[in-house]
Amino acid sequence: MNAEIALDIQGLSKTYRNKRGIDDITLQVARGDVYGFFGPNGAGKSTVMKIIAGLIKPDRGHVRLFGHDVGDQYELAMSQAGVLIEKAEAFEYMSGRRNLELAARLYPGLPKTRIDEVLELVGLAASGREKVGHYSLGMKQRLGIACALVSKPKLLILDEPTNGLDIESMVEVRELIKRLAAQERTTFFVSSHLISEMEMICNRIGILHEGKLIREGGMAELLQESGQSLETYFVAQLRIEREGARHESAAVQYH
Ligand SMILES: Nc1ncnc2c1ncn2[C@@H]1O[C@H](COP(=O)(O)OP(=O)(O)OP(=O)(O)O)[C@@H](O)[C@H]1O
Repeated sequence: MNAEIALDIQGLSKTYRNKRGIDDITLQVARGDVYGFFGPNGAGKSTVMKIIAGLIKPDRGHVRLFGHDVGDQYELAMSQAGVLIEKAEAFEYMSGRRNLELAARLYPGLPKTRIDEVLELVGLAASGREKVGHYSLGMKQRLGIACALVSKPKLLILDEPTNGLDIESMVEVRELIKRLAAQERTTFFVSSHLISEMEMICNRIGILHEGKLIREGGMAELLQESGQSLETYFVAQLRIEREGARHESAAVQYH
């Protein structure tokens, strides 16, 4: 077991009844990485995220968090991870602080000061006593991240954390991720369908297309390879994939 590997995904596959899903995903996230899990809508990001969080089971493969298998050591595996899948849900009639206190009850050993610390970290110190119902979407999303952060996890798994947010709120969430990576040395596994966003916050990226991981690498390396923007690079990769698939199906027809 390598202690420096926060998230280890090996040969992960899941096929839904409609034949869609994910196929043989293998990737690793090292401690300190902000890893961007990029793919267009329907590529399979949420499926992978849900398997990591133990919400659905894979057909094959396994996920380890800090060396512990999510399948058979779930609590140990999750003890050092915080997860936010899609939209953050909170009790709207309670204050942000109260919501955080409820989340903190799951971790009896936490010092009382952690609530203030986390409110400060996500920029909600001044509005912690306001009802969540009065929060903007960006504030609600930051509260969701705060709840995932309250146990001081070493790894945060965020599925499309900026989805549905306006530009100002997107910037807030992005800045928060960058701040946490720098200040708390939190490792991130973040999914998004916006490549420009990945470019701004991640040091590594995995590109998912129709359930398959088609490319993985350091952001600087991919940017250098692409010569221009990641967007141009991604479109070129997709064309290569589609060409490959066309040749394969032509070969099958020929034989
Ligand atoms: N419960 C399900 N039953 C059947 N098909 C599903 C189910 N969940 C997802 N799919 C299909 O599997 C594929 C991958 O979906 P998934 O939600 O993982 O993709 P995604 O990359 O997260 O996309 P999005 O950004 O749109 O959420 C899609 O084609 C989707 O329609």
